[in-house]
Amino acid sequence: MSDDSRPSPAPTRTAAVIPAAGRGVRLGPGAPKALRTLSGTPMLIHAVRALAASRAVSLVVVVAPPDGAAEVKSLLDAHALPDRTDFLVVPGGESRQESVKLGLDALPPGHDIVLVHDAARPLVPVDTVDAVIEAVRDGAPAVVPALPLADTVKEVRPAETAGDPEPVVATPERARLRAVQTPQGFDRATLVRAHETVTENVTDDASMVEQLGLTVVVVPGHEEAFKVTRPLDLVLAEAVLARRRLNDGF
Ligand SMILES: Nc1ccn([C@@H]2O[C@H](COP(=O)(O)OP(=O)(O)OP(=O)(O)O)[C@@H](O)[C@H]2O)c(=O)n1
Ligand SMILES: C[C@](O)(CO)[C@H](O)COP(=O)(O)O
Repeated sequence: MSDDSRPSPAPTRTAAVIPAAGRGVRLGPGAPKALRTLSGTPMLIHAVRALAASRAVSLVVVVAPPDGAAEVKSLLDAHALPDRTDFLVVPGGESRQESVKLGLDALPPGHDIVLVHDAARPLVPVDTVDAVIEAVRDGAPAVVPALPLADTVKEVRPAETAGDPEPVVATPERARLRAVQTPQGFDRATLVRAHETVTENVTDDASMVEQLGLTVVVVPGHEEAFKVTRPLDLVLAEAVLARRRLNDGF
């Protein structure tokens, strides 16, 4: 068979899993965090729009609070979202890790790249999403967007009695540390294997791939991809949205 007659490879399709099943305990009392509003729109809808803004993303799987799947479906129906993107909603689990696994299990065949993106990072710019996808397309099994740290970080020995001072045991070299964001991007088979293999609780998906012995690569993150975790983060998110409205001229 000559080179010209070889069938061209199937285009790589990208799906995004958005874990949105957390309570948001650190944000304080109220509705589940992903359903709280920023400038009148639920945080989850901002996050879904941010991922669907990438033309590469053809499917978004939202992992809803366990008893909130119907509410999330109604929210997706009620808000304008790109026609080119399909949406699925599945109920989540007890931990972020379990919720991501439930989202992965719901992915239909045909998507070779999977992004995992916190609903709690509603303002990630599309350029960051695209940079992650591009690095996976270029062959990395796992990609994380990350930023250098502004603070010096200390490793401590946790106090034996709550309230006691914690002794510092080390000061890691800051220049080698990065604060990791989402979306994290994966070759799908790698992410599935990581979730099947790693059983202890971890705080991000890329660390599961590290445990498989594979290399995770970093692309530049973005300040606006910060995670809404504590009440002050809501103030920052509103300020970012206000600045965007000003820049867009309305
Ligand atoms: N059982 C869980 C816990 C968390 N998440 C999601 O994982 C993301 C990152 O988690 P985090 O910011 O820690 O959210 P919460 O767990 O809601 O926050 P907290 O720890 O303050 O309760 C969020 O989009 C959250 O909805 C999830 O899908 N399922
Ligand atoms: C995945 C993550 O957003 C990367 O920074 C983070 O680890 C989530 O941690 P959380 O404890 O669930 O907020």
